Amino acid sequence: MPSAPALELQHVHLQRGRTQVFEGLSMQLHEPRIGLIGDNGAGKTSLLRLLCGLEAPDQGQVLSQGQNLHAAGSQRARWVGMMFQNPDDQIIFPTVVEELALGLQPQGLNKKAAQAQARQFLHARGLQDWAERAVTSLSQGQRQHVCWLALLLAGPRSLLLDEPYASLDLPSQAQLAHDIAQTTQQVIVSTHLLDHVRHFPRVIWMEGGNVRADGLGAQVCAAYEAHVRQRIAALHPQPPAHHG
Ligand SMILES: Nc1ncnc2c1ncn2[C@@H]1O[C@H](COP(=O)(O)OP(=O)(O)OP(=O)(O)O)[C@@H](O)[C@H]1O
Repeated sequence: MPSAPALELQHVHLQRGRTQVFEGLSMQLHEPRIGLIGDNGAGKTSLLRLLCGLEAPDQGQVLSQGQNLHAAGSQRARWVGMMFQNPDDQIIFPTVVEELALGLQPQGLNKKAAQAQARQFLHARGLQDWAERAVTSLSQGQRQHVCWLALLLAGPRSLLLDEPYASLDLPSQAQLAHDIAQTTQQVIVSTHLLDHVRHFPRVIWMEGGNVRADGLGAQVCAAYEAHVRQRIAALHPQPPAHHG
C-alpha cells in the first residue's frame, strides 16, 4: 500500500474575513519539492497557513502522514514548519540565538541545551557572530535568513516557505536555493520567481482558490507564463499595422 502523503487537504473550505478562499479544495502533497505559483490573491499563502496549522479549515481536514494536523497539538511542530513572507511576523525573540533555540524546544531540549545547539549550528555555517546580535539590528533579508535557519534547525518533516526569495539579494537567493536543494525534508515553496521552482518535480498553479494546473515544474511554469503574456497582450493591444 502506498504510504500516506506528507501533507493532504481533504475537501477544505476556508473563509478569511469576507473572502471565501477555498470551497472544497483537495490535494495530496507527496513530492519532495513542490512549488506554488499564481497571481496575487490566488490563495498560496492561505494554503500554506492551512498546511502548517496556523489556519483551521471551516470544513474538511488537513492531514500530515494521515494524521489530522489540527488535532495534533504541540506535536505538529515536528511535522511541519513555515517561513513567513514577512520575517517580522515570525521572529519573537530579541536575539538570533534565542530565536533559533525556540525551534528546538518541541524536541524536548531545555533552554540552555537548545541555545548551545543553536550556537553550534551558527558556527558550522560561519555565522557565529550573529548569535548575540539583536534581531532589530539585522536587515530585512538577514532577518529572513534567520527565519530560514530557525526552520532548518527545528527540522520538521515538511518545510513551507512563503515567498522566501522576496527580500533576498542575488547571493542570498543562490544560497537559499542551494540550501533547499541539500535539504532532506519535503519543501513547499510559494514564489513569483519561477526560476526557483521551474526544475521542481511538481508545481501547482493556483487561481482564485482553485488549482488551475498541476504537474511538472517546467510545464506548469511555461503555461502560467504564456497565460500572463496573453493577458498583457490583451491589455495592451498592438496598434494596427500602418500600410502605405
Ligand atoms: N487576513 C485576511 N483577511 C481577509 N481576507 C484575506 C486575508 N488574507 C488573505 N485574504 C484574501 O484571501 C485570498 C487569498 O489570499 P492569499 O494571501 O492566500 O493569496 P496569495 O496567493 O498568497 O497572494 P500573494 O501572491 O499576494 O501573496 C485573497 O482574496 C485575499 O484578499
